[in-house]
Amino acid sequence: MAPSKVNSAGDASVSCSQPENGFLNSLSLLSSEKAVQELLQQSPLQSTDDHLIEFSDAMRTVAKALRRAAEGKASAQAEAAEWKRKYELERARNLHLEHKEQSHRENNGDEERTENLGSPSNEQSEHCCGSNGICSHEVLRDGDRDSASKVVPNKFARKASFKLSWCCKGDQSDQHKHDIVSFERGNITTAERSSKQISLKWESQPQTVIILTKPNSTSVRILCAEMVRWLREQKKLDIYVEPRVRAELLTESSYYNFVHTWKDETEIILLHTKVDLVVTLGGDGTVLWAASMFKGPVPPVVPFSLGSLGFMTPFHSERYREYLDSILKGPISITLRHRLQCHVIREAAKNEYETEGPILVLNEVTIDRGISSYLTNLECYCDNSFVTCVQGDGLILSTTSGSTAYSLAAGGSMVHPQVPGILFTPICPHSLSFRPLILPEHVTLRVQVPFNSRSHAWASFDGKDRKRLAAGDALVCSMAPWPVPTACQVDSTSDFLNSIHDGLHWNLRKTQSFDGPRDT
Ligand SMILES: NC(=O)c1ccc[n+]([C@@H]2O[C@H](COP(=O)([O-])OP(=O)(O)OC[C@H]3O[C@@H](n4cnc5c(N)ncnc54)[C@H](O)[C@@H]3O)[C@@H](O)[C@H]2O)c1
Ligand SMILES: Nc1ncnc2c1ncn2[C@@H]1O[C@H](COP(=O)(O)OP(=O)(O)OP(=O)(O)O)[C@@H](O)[C@H]1O
Repeated sequence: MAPSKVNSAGDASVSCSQPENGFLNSLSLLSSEKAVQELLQQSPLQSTDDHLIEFSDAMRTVAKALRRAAEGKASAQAEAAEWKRKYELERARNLHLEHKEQSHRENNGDEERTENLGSPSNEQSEHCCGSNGICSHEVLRDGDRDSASKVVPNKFARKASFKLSWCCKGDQSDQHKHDIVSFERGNITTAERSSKQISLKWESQPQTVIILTKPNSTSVRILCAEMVRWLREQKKLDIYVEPRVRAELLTESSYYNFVHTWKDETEIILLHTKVDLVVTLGGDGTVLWAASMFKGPVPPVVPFSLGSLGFMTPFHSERYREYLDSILKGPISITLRHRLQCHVIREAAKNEYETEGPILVLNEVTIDRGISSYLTNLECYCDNSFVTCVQGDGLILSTTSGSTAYSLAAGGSMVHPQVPGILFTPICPHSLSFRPLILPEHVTLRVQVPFNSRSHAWASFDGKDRKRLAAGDALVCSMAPWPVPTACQVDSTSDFLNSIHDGLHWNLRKTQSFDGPRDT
């Protein structure tokens, strides 16, 4: 504030100014009044400052308490998510054992069980898989369809079983992945590498294939019809396609009557219990689409490239016979592409842990500002620790498979898909020091829209299914127990490097000529 005028005796100018004429007199009166007013204003402002300081101290204490409460909540939710994951895994294991026991009894001619085989298959597979669709390789099938496409009462059948083995430096061992670190006699040694090439060997012949295709593409439609015919006639396989594709095939010819499809969500949930192999015809979007159809375990996926980029589609469609021939014989090198499991937790339903079903993503979940013109303000927690507040366009939580998609465009690193981790990549952060992070696979992340946020945020899953997150809503995200096994054309590493070279032209630069200055 401007200092008020005072005379040498320290009095305000109002008391000592000598009037020389009426004009001057009124001017000095005016300035004196102003000075008095300024003086009057001074003391209340000082006390307002004190109040503001006090108030901001109180706010800081409240903010600390809120953060502690939010951390507690994040920790409880992370723990709940982890317990749920363990429960689901345990349940899957028990169902597997239960089913193994049943089929063992079957093989030993258990009369009671043999009688039960006459009961409807759906009931049995539902019992076996539960509503979340977790099941072992040995399943009860719907049975064949007759020529009128009616389901004939079931026979007991087995889905093709296979074994996975982890190879290292050309060696292949049948052992399953076990301790990564040994600490015999107090010496800590890394006994196993976490990301080896995985090989899949069929133990029985695959019998059922599902073909998923990109819509509205003539070349895809032609190839699909040709592939269906070849797989049926040459490989004697059962084939499933989407209802749309079955209708397209039948318009072409009634020959395709043998092709199976499904009617509703419940049948889609049970697909993994029937299908040995998934073939995709399209680009990366079709692989994402295929993954999204399987909310639990996913059969091995063979992605044929009929798109323009095709980062995850290493198989050339022109040579499909040769590739499928060798894949059906096995062994196949596969990449286990991890998925993220996301839960949206609504503030409005805060007393229930799970307000909406989990969503599995193969690439990423993005939380952004949508159409709002305000900065997003997202509070992020990792397990029970506060990570940061994202102020910018948004945040990408990506798998390593998704590292070459949106996360890459937002400045994230490219990561080999076998590396276990979760990428934490901000989108246009309004800060100079916000670098992307890569977090370990075991963490649970929680992104919360604070109560004082100026706008809503929007979550999208592999670029689809936008969900609005209002103030107080949160998104909890952790690694899902069901990866997407994709067949490799060569092996995991070669396919990844080929994709970044051919698809993204990574580090393409003209080689410097040899003629020029040299070190002497
Ligand atoms: N700015 C961006 O780069 C941006 C913006 C939005 C979405 N996306 C990506 O698009 C994906 C959805 O794909 P879509 O095909 O359904 O949509 P789309 O048709 O918009 O295609 C997106 C592009 O991303 C490529 N792509 C997808 N997954 C990839 C991966 N794992 N590695 C390298 N490239 C990949 C696709 O080949 C395609 O060219 C989202 O998961 C997201 O990652 C990227
Ligand atoms: N079977 C399907 N049913 C419905 N939508 C699908 C299906 N397969 C793919 N899509 C969608 O179609 C879009 C395009 O598919 P895709 O990315 O495979 O083709 P593309 O754009 O030619 O590929 P790329 O960009 O990799 O060259 C994606 O958004 C994907 O989600």
